[in-house]
Amino acid sequence: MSFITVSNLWKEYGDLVVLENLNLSVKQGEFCTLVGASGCGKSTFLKMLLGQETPSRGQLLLEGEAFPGEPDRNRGIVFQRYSVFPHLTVRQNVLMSLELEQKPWLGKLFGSARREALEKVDTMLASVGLEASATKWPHELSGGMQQRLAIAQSLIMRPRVLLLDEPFGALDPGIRKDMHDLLLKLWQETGTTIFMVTHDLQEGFYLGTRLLVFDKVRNDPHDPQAFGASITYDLPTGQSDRQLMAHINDSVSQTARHQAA
Ligand SMILES: Nc1ncnc2c1ncn2[C@@H]1O[C@H](COP(=O)(O)OP(=O)(O)OP(=O)(O)O)[C@@H](O)[C@H]1O
Repeated sequence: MSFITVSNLWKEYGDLVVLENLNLSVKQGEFCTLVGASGCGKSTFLKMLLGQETPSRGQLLLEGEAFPGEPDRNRGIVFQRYSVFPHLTVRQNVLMSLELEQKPWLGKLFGSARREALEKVDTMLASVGLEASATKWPHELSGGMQQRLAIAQSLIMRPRVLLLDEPFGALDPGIRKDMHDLLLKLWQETGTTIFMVTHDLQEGFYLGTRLLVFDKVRNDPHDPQAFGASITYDLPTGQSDRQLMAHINDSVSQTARHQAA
């Protein structure tokens, strides 16, 4: 059965058509990577999955039911930067997620509930390789460590859907490779369904189970806002067809040039 169903989905901001007629069926536990030119609506699509934006038309279903209209614990998100609290230590950052979930008004856990929560936090920190940095402040961490912390913060909530918006975009290539290994390990351990935006086509082809290309098939040079992007390719990952990759690259670059014009 389809876990997430997207049917005839459109998103418009006034006269600007961002996404048009998206159709997609995703099974539980799939790992979709999203690529496409800047401004093609990839982040907007993630925001709709998160419940931060509503579709202009069409349907977005989770197990056959309309997606909850506001972010909830079913869905976690990690951005490229700045998603951790600078005034909390590594451990407190992850604990905070659990405290806000369990005590939304007070924001604090006490006694045995706190001890149990801290045990979960320490297991999570070990899982992302941050156990030795538990008492550090975010500014004392490298970019890769900060992203591991952001991932830990999201995963501690056991979200059914994890949304990643260019999570490794600001990292050096060597660190990115380590992050790929870590993400694949966490995905296999948790079985969560992942949608990850990347600007790196190679990364999109390497990670996960499925590559979705967001691109514009129509472009009116006199009215660049008139047409939105749709999903032009939906491919299993692990492809090594160089010609196909070059074609996708050309098409996305051409759209990027139109967007910039
Ligand atoms: N709240 C908003 N109001 C108006 N326009 C918006 C809003 N949010 C996004 N847009 C516009 O929607 C379009 C798609 O933006 P989005 O950030 O989803 O693209 P993207 O593919 O994720 O780009 P990038 O790869 O650069 O992050 C852009 O033209 C953007 O300016």
